[in-house]
Amino acid sequence: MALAAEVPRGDPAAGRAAHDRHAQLRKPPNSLGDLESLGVALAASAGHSPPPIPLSPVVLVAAADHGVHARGVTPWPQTITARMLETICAGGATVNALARGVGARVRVLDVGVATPYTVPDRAPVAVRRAPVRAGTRDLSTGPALTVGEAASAMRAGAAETRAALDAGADLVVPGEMGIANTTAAAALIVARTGVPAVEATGHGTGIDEATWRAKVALVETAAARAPAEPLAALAEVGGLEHAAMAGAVLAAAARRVPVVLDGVSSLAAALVAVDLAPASRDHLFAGHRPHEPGARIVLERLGLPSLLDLELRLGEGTGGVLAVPLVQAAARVLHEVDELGELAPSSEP
Ligand SMILES: O=C(O)c1ccc[n+]([C@@H]2O[C@H](COP(=O)([O-])O)[C@@H](O)[C@H]2O)c1
Ligand SMILES: Cc1cc2nc[nH]c2cc1C
Repeated sequence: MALAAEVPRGDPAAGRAAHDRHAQLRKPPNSLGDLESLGVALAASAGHSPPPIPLSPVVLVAAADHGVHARGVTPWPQTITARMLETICAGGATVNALARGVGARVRVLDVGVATPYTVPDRAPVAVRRAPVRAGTRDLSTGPALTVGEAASAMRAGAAETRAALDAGADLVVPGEMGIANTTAAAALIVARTGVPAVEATGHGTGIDEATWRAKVALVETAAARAPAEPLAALAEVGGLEHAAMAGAVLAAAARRVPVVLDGVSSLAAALVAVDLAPASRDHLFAGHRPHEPGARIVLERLGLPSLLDLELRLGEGTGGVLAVPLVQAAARVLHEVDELGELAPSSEP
């Protein structure tokens, strides 16, 4: 896939330069702990030290529905996807509140919402309508998508991301809205990592134990069908929003723009992106450590340290948005802190 070929590796020399610079700043060595590692990773991603301070973050919320909803894997009606899309466009969802707090723009991309919705022309947040189909097919009975459909949704996510970057965005948070998508995310994670479904399947928005056991069995069976090729696996058990977020990851990584991940669905999408383009790993940052068990498996697999640990399980991009100030801080330190100069400790006691 052409998108994947465009992703450059991070530059270890830029990372080393940031590492060395931290040692020269007016503070004890390593005193900023994980923030220093974050600054090093940002420099490697950018290919430059100090890395740019990302002052124009964007959260791209990909929305879509899931045929597996018919299996009772979530307590919420499918129409909630459309209602929440309307809420996000009206500015009243959690992601809007958190985005306002950090000065992030919100963009909404419909890649397959099954229920009609209305967004007024003058809504605070516009929706870009690029539906591939009205939700996936039921992944428990056969392929959720054709490979062509998955590729279309991925291209739509990439195109929307490029549009955001062309408009000045310099950090991307892939977010999503899709009732039942924790089932697809778990199936994708099981398919790509080989972990048992019982370890990767969570309770999503809140299900009882009997429903959870049925969800685990369904995830196990579906993931076993998934082919080895990443896009084909995504088509077999994933969702349209997962494909769109994978496209967003690749499009941002291709321009060395940091991607701050959110919950289990964005992490499942990132796993596919890294399988398609291993270099994209060098531009990924985990905003937080989500509550969902599958998310934690992906963090481990990708070797991504999480910036926050708040037991979040909302999605929409919220956990990525919350971490934006930390990313800005890590870059800012490398730009603005004075050098040690005459404060350098002497080698004599
Ligand atoms: O981000 C997460 O880790 C997360 C965990 C649980 C639920 N969600 C959100 O809730 C919806 C999916 O939950 P469910 O139970 O319907 O599969 C979807 O809209 C996600 O944005 C998100
Ligand atoms: C109300 C609601 C809001 C959400 N935001 C992301 N997923 C969601 C799921 C529900 C049910």
